[in-house]
Amino acid sequence: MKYISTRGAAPALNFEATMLTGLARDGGLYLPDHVPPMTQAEIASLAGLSYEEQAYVIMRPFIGDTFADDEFRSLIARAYQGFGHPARAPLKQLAPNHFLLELFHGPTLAFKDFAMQLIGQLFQAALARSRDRVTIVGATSGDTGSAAIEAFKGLDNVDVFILFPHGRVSDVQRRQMTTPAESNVHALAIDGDFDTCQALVKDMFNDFSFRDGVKLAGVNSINWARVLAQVVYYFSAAVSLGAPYRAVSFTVPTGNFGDIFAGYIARQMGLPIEKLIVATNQNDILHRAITSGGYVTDGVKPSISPSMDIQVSSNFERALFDAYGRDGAAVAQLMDELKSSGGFHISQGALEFLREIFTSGRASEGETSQTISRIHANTAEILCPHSAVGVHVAEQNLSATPMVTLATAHPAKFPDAVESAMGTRPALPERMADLFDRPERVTRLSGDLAELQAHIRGNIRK
Ligand SMILES: Cc1ncc(COP(=O)(O)O)c(C=O)c1O
Ligand SMILES: N[C@@H](CCOP(=O)(O)O)C(=O)O
Repeated sequence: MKYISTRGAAPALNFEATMLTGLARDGGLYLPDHVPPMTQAEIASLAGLSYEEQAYVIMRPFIGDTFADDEFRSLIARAYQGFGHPARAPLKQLAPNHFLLELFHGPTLAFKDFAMQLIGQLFQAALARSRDRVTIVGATSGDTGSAAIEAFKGLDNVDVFILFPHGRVSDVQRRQMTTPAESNVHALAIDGDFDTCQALVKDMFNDFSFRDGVKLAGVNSINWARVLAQVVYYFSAAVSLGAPYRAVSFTVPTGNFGDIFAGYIARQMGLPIEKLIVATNQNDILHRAITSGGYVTDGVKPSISPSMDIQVSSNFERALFDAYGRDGAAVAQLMDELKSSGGFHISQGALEFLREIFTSGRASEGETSQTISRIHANTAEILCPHSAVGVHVAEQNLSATPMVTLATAHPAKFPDAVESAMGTRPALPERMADLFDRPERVTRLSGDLAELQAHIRGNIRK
């Protein structure tokens, strides 16, 4: 299996190099050169397997010879052993044909743990073999950062720098990033929004002397391995609802388009997914793009679902690559337009391709709060604001096909929003009960690239 860049001008790589590289050297994102299909019988045989066994079967064809079979099985087992639910990703029923896929039982209480815990294991195994070291940089609107710090803290051959928008993540998210004491992890509060942080990360990758000098690696969903790990729970949910013999739709609270893109890959592998529904908050660039064809940024607006406060949605580039017939030059041109003029128009053919698979919807701040309170009153389930955006949009799209909404974070990560919606403050799990007593360690930076690079150079362990 080879991986190719969405901009068509970077060398094709194997799985290991793709994982350790992050962003392609032409600025694009890596994708497999073909998606290995699963037959109906293979999908049916997933029923009854543990989450870890399903993960092995689904991901194995993508990793080539990077890991031996037994090693890969044991890395998967280690990745998920710290999850607080035996099913890892349990399904709850909200209404007769509407299900909630709870993805927040990992160590940092968000869906990011599914991929980050696994790539933490995969990085360690690959680096132990090569005796190499890397500097991980990541941008976060709150959840990726805490998951990355949790997965990589304390490792000898990895330094981690996480950029988050100062004042725009919840207190729990910030403290998850700023309280770990391990000296290889660094939380950096940047003056700006998430898009500023993500642009800085991409600028560091595109500065080859810096990139090669510090051995940069990325763990945002620009990293293909992140997307791959997230494919698994689409299968686990669909199979438990009757796939491959019954189709399922998914509604996905969306920001950077990584999670829903994993659903797209599952569909390409043969999982019968009828529709993938993009649910956005008031930062609705993807909803506008899918409904009008215009992908136009208009500034990040802070919301009660802050992890989705994103306008430049990284992984949309991967969907565009397929929508434009895998024409890397066409994608590169769109991305240049985005950079120079803040937007682009999707061609009619590409839009039709996308609309075949994706529909979209948006939840206002009021609709998000009302959904938290109504779902709690009707079902006792407490939704985080991101999951509530998903449930609101899913409810506009219910049909005879079972609908699964992804619950992407635990409500206790966003206690203020949840309390103001339903009057009760959700409690953190016992193991995090002292989060607000732990000392914080954070560096505030202006968002200047040179200052940031100097800070990273000065803090990596030699
Ligand atoms: C809780 C939560 N929900 C939804 C999302 C959106 O996911 P994606 O960026 O993969 O679209 C994020 C951030 O990525 C998140 O942290
Ligand atoms: N919502 C994310 C934003 C970064 O997304 P990623 O999936 O590309 O890492 C976050 O919580 O940080």
